Amino acid sequence: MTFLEIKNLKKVYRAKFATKGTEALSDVNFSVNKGEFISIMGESGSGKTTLLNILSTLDQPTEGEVYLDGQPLSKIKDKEISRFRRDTLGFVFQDFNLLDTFTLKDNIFLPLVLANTPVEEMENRILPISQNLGIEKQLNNYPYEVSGGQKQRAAVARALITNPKVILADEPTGALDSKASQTLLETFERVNEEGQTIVMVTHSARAASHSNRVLFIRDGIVYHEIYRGDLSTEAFMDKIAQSMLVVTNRGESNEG
Ligand SMILES: Nc1ncnc2c1ncn2[C@@H]1O[C@H](COP(=O)(O)OP(=O)(O)OP(=O)(O)O)[C@@H](O)[C@H]1O
Repeated sequence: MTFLEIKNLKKVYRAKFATKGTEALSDVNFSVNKGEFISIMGESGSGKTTLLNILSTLDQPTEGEVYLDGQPLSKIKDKEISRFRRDTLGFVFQDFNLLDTFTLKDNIFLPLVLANTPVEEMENRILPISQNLGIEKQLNNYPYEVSGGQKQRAAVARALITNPKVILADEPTGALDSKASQTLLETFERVNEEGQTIVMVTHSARAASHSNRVLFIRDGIVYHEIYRGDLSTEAFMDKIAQSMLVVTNRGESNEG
């Protein structure tokens, strides 16, 4: 079932009074089914962050539309947008974005506090999530008192606690060592198996190998996609690496 639909998305960044802009996205089209875990890959400057910002309603496309559960995002009224973001989307960023003056618990509670959720409900929700992520013993610590991996898992807990329709992750393993990355990706796999839809931007073939499908963007379009199917993460990683190689070689021959 199509859950997220991206149609003819175009984004041109234009400075005030400039006649010519930068076309970050030309014509992006793809859809995501409920419960899918997809990765978006592409070289630096290929438009991944631009796409993610549009999916997160932080930016608007120049042309085209994004539909979430059939609802066109452009039709959401300005005064409803913060609420929509808070209730529907879960964000996980590379630099965690935790507040240093709050404990992990209070950081995780933040979106629920903003939504005026009763304390008892907040306590009920945090328990299974923090146990699932293995951070229940760190909840009363401050971010500077825990490891990078634990910080990132707290950031994932904060994204999950609102039961979002979709998790949007921008280079979530970018600041982690390989062991913490592996734990985070296994966490994503597990919450995905429990039904969570995830869209992740990454440079890493290893990170992408944990998803069900990888989309490659270049020159502002999705020009290639591969499915994991029954492949192991190792085998899928090889397939992704091969696709990246083909892409790079094609780039060189085009330019040469
Ligand atoms: N606010 C902006 N104003 C003008 N141009 C921009 C702006 N943001 C991005 N761009 C340009 O749009 C293109 C796509 O940028 P984007 O940040 O989406 O790429 P990316 O794939 O996320 O790159 P990276 O992997 O390096 O983060 C680039 O050419 C970039 O220079």
